Amino acid sequence: MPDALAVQGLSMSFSGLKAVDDLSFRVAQGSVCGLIGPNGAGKSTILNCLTRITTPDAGHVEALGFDLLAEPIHRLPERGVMRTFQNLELFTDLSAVDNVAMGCAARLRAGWTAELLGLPASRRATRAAYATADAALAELGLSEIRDRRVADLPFGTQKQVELARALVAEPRLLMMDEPAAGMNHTESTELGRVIRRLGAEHGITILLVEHDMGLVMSACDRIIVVVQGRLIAEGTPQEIRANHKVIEAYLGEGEA
Ligand SMILES: Nc1ncnc2c1ncn2[C@@H]1O[C@H](COP(=O)(O)OP(=O)(O)OP(=O)(O)O)[C@@H](O)[C@H]1O
Repeated sequence: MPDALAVQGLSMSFSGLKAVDDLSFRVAQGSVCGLIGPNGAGKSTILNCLTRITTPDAGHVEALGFDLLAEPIHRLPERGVMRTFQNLELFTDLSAVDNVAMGCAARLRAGWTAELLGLPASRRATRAAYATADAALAELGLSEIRDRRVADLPFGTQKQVELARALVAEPRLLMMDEPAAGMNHTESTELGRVIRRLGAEHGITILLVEHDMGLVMSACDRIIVVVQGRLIAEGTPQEIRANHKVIEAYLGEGEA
């Protein structure tokens, strides 16, 4: 499999503190790669660089065959690169299905004149967006909460709605920032199954930042471990579980 993501020499400092320090790694197409490390290791900064929220001090990133760091942030979704957030970015006063349908907006737009005038093309685009949103909600087992206001849903369910919204944009490379935070054990186990399916059945490449080790170990093909912005280990879940450097890094945190 070719690589969907190739990161070379990525570095980012904040007032002299090296949050990401000469980091290089690759993620094979259609695979699920975990990115783990203790608190403050640099995981969110890495995701921010890879989704163009932050511009790194140095490094080269090739994603899906293009130069990611040369691409403006607003073009990433149409290039197939999407992200879900640690703290949600949903419209909480709207229903679940409204939020998910919005994720299709860019893909199904009828053109602004048709939308402004409420022409049939615009109504068709809206219907198609809602049909796609319903299919995504069904895929994630969320049909029952379709019409519920997002603010009234438990946080774990809101995170699933956010995932559904990302999926309708048909990403080819999806970066997920702590998707299981706020989920109970049953929900995170189900999320693990969904993530595996996205890779295996839909061919989506996933970079997963997550503290829930059960989810990481069950969902990932490979895992990379960062400590103080540097890569300290890389391998399969079995290899990572047995890696002494990783055990030491986590024992220091009381997380292992
Ligand atoms: N905007 C910023 N300004 C200054 N320092 C920052 C900024 N963002 C991150 N840092 C620092 O960079 C380092 C890496 O932070 P980052 O949030 O990327 O770690 P993380 O691995 O995502 O942590 P967590 O698991 O707690 O979310 C930390 O020391 C943090 O304090």
